[in-house]
Amino acid sequence: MMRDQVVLVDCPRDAVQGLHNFIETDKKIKHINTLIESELFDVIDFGSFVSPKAVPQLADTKAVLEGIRKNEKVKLLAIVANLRGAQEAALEEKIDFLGYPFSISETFQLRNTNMGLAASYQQVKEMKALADSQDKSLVVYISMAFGNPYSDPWSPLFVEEWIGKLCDLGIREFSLADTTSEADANQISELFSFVKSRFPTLEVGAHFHARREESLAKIEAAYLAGCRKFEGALLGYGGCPFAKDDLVGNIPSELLLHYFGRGTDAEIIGLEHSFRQMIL
Ligand SMILES: CC(C)(COP(=O)([O-])OP(=O)([O-])OC[C@H]1O[C@@H](n2cnc3c(N)ncnc32)[C@H](O)[C@@H]1OP(=O)([O-])[O-])[C@@H](O)C(=O)NCCC(=O)NCCSC(=O)C[C@@](C)(O)CC(=O)[O-]
Repeated sequence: MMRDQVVLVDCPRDAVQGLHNFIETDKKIKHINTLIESELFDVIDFGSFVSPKAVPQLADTKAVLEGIRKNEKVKLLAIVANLRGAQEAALEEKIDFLGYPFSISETFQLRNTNMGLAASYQQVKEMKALADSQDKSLVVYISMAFGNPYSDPWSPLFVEEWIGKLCDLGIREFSLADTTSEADANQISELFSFVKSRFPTLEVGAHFHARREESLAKIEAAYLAGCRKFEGALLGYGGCPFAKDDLVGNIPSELLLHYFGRGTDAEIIGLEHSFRQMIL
């Protein structure tokens, strides 16, 4: 597998956002700089500009950013959950992408951003204009894209409807997020094939929460259905603390690296070690 065939994203932001012990800013900076220097990932989802009361672990995102040494090969993405966060992130020169979680489950959108779908949609419109004005890309995560644990309405047609509406706002980069690990590999294959057939020109990435033993089958299902952008977190940490109590972590990034043939075993073990050192 050639490494330039896919875009790989590591998400230390997702990995640590729910950890209760505050990780010192310097440790976060050290690990993120190690990730960047390795050049094994194309994008690092490094932090979020959200309420420090909602996510105390990431209250230091701006300070972390100051310590990050970027290079030309690796881009930075920050999660934003309201217009204020988008305004702050958009002004940061080092940030390339703003990522907005747009859940197609009303319950989760309220839990995560304190806004319903209709208000969030209006907000995306403003965020897109803001991102464009600062030369940033806005990636919209379709959270709960594979179903939800709240019995909110879900179907592939519902996914299609919302992607279509977001396209009308000029959004071209999406990530289908299985926020609470609802899908098996077959359902992943079906939804990616369906979305790719309806929107062949869009970039549609995969942000899966999955148990380690199921991860390779899910990566392969999405890849064979045409997905060329994958997100994960080292050692499979992470999950959105506003989704539910028994969270399932991200696809382990080391499995993505192995699957797509990036990095030597020693390099990958080195990144795992760096992550462990950060969270100790
Ligand atoms: C969006 C809000 C703020 C709305 O929350 P709200 O309560 O409606 O906001 P508010 O405007 O009423 O403000 C409440 C307080 O937050 C402060 N505040 C308000 N905005 C900001 C900001 N931008 N930066 C810093 N502070 C902010 C504001 O100043 C105020 O502080 P107080 O006056 O009480 O001291 C809140 O719900 C929030 O922060 N949510 C966090 C969402 C989040 O980070 N979720 C995890 C990341 S998304 C994810 O993990 C999913 C993903 C991407 O991985 C894909 C997937 O798996 O689905």
